[in-house]
Amino acid sequence: MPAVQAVETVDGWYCLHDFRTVNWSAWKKASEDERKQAIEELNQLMGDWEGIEKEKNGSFGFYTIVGQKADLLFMNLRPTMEELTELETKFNKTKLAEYLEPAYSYVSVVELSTYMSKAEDMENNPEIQARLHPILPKWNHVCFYPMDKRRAGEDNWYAEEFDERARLMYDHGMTGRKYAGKVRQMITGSMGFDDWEWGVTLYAHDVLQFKKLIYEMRFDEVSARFAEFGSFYIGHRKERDDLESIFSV
Ligand code: VOV
Repeated sequence: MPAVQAVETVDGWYCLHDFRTVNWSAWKKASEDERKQAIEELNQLMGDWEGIEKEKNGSFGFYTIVGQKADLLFMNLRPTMEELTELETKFNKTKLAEYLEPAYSYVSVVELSTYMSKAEDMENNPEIQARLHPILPKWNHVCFYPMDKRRAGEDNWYAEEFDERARLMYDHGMTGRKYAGKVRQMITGSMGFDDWEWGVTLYAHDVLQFKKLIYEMRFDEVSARFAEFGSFYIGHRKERDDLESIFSV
């Protein structure tokens, strides 16, 4: 079988999704002073991350997660992967991290494909540059899941011709566009970085719109034939001001 043409990607900020579970029984055993100190320290660290976002050197989102897979999601974007490693280590050294257990993490980089436009035309396009270096939407709800494109028998994405893949991605984009103003998406590529090929992070004002969009997309040819999904995580955006109520026991 002759090789098909790969698609070039244009890549932006690196992204760490860091999911944690709170060890409530240990947290409840901590003294009130210890708890106060731990929350204050996290508050400061989150303040630093927000400062970096203000300077447009990265972005930060904090969410509570519903269901047993995790309790919290700390999401950071940075120009380099090393910065993510550093901030993760710093976070792990905080007092509060002693009461958090790792639930899941995902390492990826903001990615745009070049099925619709040439990479060189994307370089000087401010709209594209903003999408590659996104300030995470301050929308109420977040949905994250990793995914692959299938490579089995007749349904092998990596054996499809470029034009055919471009056609399928165009149709995919058209379905997505129906949700303008309702769902925002950030696609991060993770080949070589993590266990799946892409991370899908969605934002919505109304949580039900995630289900509507994902359901509708299941019928798009590209999802119906080629998509394989990992675990879904769903949650709600929180601010530093919410820390006290989240951790009050
Ligand atoms: C708001 C919804 C929305 C919109 C508008 C949208 C549009 C677009 C466009 C225009 C493009 C192509 C250019 C690019 O940006 O790369 C993509 C690309 C991609 N998408 Fe998408 N997508 C959405 C939403 C959306 C969802 C919900 C999913 C998950 C699939 C599902 O079935 O659960 C998804 C997946 C992807 C992936 C994995 C890629 C990269 C595939 C590759 O092979 O490179 N995506 N997507």
